[in-house]
Amino acid sequence: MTDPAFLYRQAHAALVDYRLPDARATLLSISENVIFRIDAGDGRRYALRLHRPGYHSAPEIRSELAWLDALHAAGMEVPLPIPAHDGMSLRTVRCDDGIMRHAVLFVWMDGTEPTPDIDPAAFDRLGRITARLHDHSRHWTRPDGFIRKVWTPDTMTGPHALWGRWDTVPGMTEPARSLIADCVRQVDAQLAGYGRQSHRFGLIHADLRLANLLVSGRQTRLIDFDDCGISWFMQDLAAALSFHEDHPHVSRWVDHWLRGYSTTGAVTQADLDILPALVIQRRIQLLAWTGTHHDTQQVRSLGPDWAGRTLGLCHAWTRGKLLHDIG
Ligand SMILES: Nc1ncnc2c1ncn2[C@@H]1O[C@H](COP(=O)(O)OP(=O)(O)OP(=O)(O)O)[C@@H](O)[C@H]1O
Ligand SMILES: N[C@@H](CCO)C(=O)O
Repeated sequence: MTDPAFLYRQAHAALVDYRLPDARATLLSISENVIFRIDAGDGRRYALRLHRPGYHSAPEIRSELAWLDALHAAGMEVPLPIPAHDGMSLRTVRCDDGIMRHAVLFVWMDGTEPTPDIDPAAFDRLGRITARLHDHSRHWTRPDGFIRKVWTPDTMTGPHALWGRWDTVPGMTEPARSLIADCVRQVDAQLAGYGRQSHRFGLIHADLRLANLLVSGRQTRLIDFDDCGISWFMQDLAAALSFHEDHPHVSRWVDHWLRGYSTTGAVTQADLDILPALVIQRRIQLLAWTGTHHDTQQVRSLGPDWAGRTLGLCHAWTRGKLLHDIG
């Protein structure tokens, strides 16, 4: 699956219908999906995304692309899908292992990922762009047949968790299972109280971290809508803290994000109150994800104590000590 020669063959198969002159593919990233940079002979540059098999259906990917088209038309800097000569942006190729794989070609966007180590105020930028995205989402009429994953306790940490089950993560002990189960129950109850009214719950990016921004001069570009779906708008703030929920600067990051968001968006006290529940839920979802991705470099880079620190966060949350000083 990760053999480069195999992936290059798939990339070239996906490019056939674009008739790009002398296209050269360069493998950039193997993560959830496989991303290639494509340099065409006429000097144009693209990003080709080969989807992991078995995660999104074709209608789900078409729905993501419809939102990207609409965001681009509204002036936001997001990856624009390129239609092939038949007018369709989604390609499906049969690979030489017999598996069908979806692929999409996007316009290339220049820029670098901001990191909080260089500038904690990067979260201000992230909050600002998230508010614009949410504003679009709230006013956009989704096309017929629009379908994306719905991110709720059921699909994040519950019986239908789409990224794996937290209770089967290697090394899980009985006390840890009991603590996390207690958190999951309480989060579910809090979110039921918060509710799913349309001003709180709608189409979001769902993985809006600094790693998914490309900054170039004054431009902030947003990438990786692969997990965009239906959830609480505040989930985009919880996801912004992904993997670093216990970083010593996390409250500052949140304050910066809120300051940026508030330039055009509105955050109520109820939104602030629900944030710790969303953050702990995201962390538990990520814990499950580390279980299904334990052999990846991304998970190894988290370090040996990351899972244990998740329990520290769960303890802090149950005592009302997680992000108690924000807002
Ligand atoms: N349209 C684009 N223009 C420029 N670079 C891009 C574009 N799309 C993706 N990239 C580059 O490829 C990298 C991986 O892309 P992306 O995050 O979409 O992949 P992914 O497999 O969904 O990864 P993740 O594990 O973060 O979900 C990005 O960090 C970025 O450097
Ligand atoms: N799907 C996510 C998991 C954590 O955000 C990723 O690609 O990194």
